[in-house]
Amino acid sequence: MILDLDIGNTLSKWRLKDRDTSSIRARGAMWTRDEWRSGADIPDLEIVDVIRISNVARQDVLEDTVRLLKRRVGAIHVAHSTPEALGIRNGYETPERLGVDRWLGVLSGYQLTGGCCTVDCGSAITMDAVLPSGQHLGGYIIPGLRLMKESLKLGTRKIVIDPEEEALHALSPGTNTVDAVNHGVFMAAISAINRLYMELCDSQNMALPLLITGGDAPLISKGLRLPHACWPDMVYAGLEVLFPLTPDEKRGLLAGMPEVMVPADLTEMRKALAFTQML
Ligand SMILES: Nc1ncnc2c1ncn2[C@@H]1O[C@H](COP(=O)(O)OP(=O)(O)O)[C@@H](O)[C@H]1O
Ligand SMILES: CC(C)(COP(=O)(O)O)[C@@H](O)C(=O)NCCC(=O)O
Ligand SMILES: [K+]
Repeated sequence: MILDLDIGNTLSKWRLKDRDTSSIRARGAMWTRDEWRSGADIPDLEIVDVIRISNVARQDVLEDTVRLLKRRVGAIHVAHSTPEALGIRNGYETPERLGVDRWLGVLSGYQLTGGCCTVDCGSAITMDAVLPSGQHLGGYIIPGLRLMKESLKLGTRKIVIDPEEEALHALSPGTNTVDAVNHGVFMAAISAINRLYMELCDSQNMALPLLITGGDAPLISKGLRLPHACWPDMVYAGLEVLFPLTPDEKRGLLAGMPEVMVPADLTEMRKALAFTQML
């Protein structure tokens, strides 16, 4: 069995993948600040023979995790951002500094689409672009929904993330503090993604497919009017392309690959952008 780990700043996600059939056997998550050994929601390591890791949390979290797992598991592959991989050139001045979750999203997104814009809605919301030539352009980082709310320090930090069914109404003016904050933050995130994406497509003179992932992706997806595809396993898929282990992975079949959608029309996007820029 393969254990894949995606250690984000908020949550450490794990999944168990069958090495022969490529089926996902189990999934879970725990708070990144918690110790790996505590709590009930950890995978059964007895059945794990290889581990692949994406980590953007503190280095000591990774070291602790690897030390603990090494005693039990033979092979551990830790992903790193590099200047080049699989025909993609990292656009960062110092490529190693690009968050590895972003790099993995770019690798899997490119494999799926041959050039795209990737958005990861987690603790931070990140956007990256990779062109059909394989050139990664770099991207943008803004605070995620939860961080934006917490930064207001209005005693709203206990407010739960909007339940999904409310997302469609989440752009109306709030008539109480909770709604004003939730709707404002939601609007800020959606507007930023819209604008950055359209600016990117405009400047590159091409409509890139838009892929989104991360804990808040289902919510953001409901507010985004642009054609896009959600890919919950996009970071895991980056681990699959970087360290292919199963027969399917070796053939380029990645877990949970969405259908590639047709991006918005570039002319229409330019009209929308011109309107935004006038204001
Ligand atoms: N049940 C949940 N528990 C924690 N965070 C959640 C939950 N549902 C949605 N979220 C949102 O998802 C974010 C974490 O998403 P994730 O992509 O795992 O982040 P990261 O990779 O930064 O740890 C939180 O900041 C929060 O806004
Ligand atoms: C931007 C991030 C904090 C996002 O992390 P996440 O929200 O997924 O926990 C992470 O990708 C990171 O630490 N990046 C390093 C800095 C950079 O990418 O420029
Ligand atoms: K993120």
